[in-house]
Amino acid sequence: MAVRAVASPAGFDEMVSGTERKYYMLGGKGGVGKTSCAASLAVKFANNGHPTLVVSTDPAHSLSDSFAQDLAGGTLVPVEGPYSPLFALELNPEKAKEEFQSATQISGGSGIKDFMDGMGLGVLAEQLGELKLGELLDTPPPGLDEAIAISKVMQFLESQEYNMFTRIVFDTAPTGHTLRLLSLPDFLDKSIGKILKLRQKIASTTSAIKSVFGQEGSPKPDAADKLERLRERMIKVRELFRDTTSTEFIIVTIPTVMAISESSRLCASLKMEDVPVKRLIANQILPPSASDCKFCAMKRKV
Ligand SMILES: Nc1ncnc2c1ncn2[C@@H]1O[C@H](COP(=O)(O)OP(=O)(O)OP(=O)(O)O)[C@@H](O)[C@H]1O
Repeated sequence: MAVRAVASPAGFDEMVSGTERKYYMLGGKGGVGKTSCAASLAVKFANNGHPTLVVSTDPAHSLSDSFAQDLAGGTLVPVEGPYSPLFALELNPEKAKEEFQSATQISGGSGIKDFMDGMGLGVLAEQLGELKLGELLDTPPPGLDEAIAISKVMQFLESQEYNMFTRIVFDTAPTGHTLRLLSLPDFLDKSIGKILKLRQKIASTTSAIKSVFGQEGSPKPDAADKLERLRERMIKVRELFRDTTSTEFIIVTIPTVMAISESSRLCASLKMEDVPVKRLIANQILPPSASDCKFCAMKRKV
């Protein structure tokens, strides 16, 4: 579907005012039109003078379909048409997950556990077990892939090449995952914090042992650094979601009883998590028509 300009939604003037960077996260039930609305909103921002970036982590590549352009590849692609620069980015959440798995495996996986067992460091091995690292590595918690993807975008934006964007629109995962993403930084912060502490303990113990036996090698800070960076990035994602000055979460819904009930629950949960939410997009409302067919009349009544 190609994106066409639509009439200004309520409050749009406020959304375009100011040149400071603003993030808009669009979320809601699956299939209500999050990607279509994210694409439309991004076009509107660009047509109102804002260099804009629209990001999707949807593996179905709906953003490519919306713009009728191939956006796969994980890099920023210029979208042709709008008045100001508009770039789109489709991230592959699977890749983000793999990155996390490789970072944690090097640092806390079974290699270290076997090594510790071999050294007779049973207590530390037990602590590793308590962290349920195996589970975390094999099946990362839902929302992790998206959180990593969002943090990747923030990294992109730190570079001089991409710091021109004043509006960033995110097409987030369907409701359940969005909420899990919100509690995720706390969860990860805790578990990565524990992994790093444990790693430090292991490093100091093994270096003491090695120095006794005269075989202290050079330390390998790469994996720990990688984890520490990941933790910092997750904290930034958490802060971004709660930053009332630069971020707004917009709920996308459709006019059906089920969708509205789910949107109310989403709104309540977001407010409980201190995520700024004040706008709602009601998508797929049938416009009035002179030649009203029975189906449309029924739908409109609903
Ligand atoms: N206002 C609209 N008018 C016509 N078609 C629409 C409208 N909004 C969405 N659609 C169509 O509905 C389908 C689902 O839309 P979209 O992919 O944007 O939803 P989504 O909420 O992002 O889905 P998912 O949860 O699967 O990511 C698409 O085929 C899209 O073209």
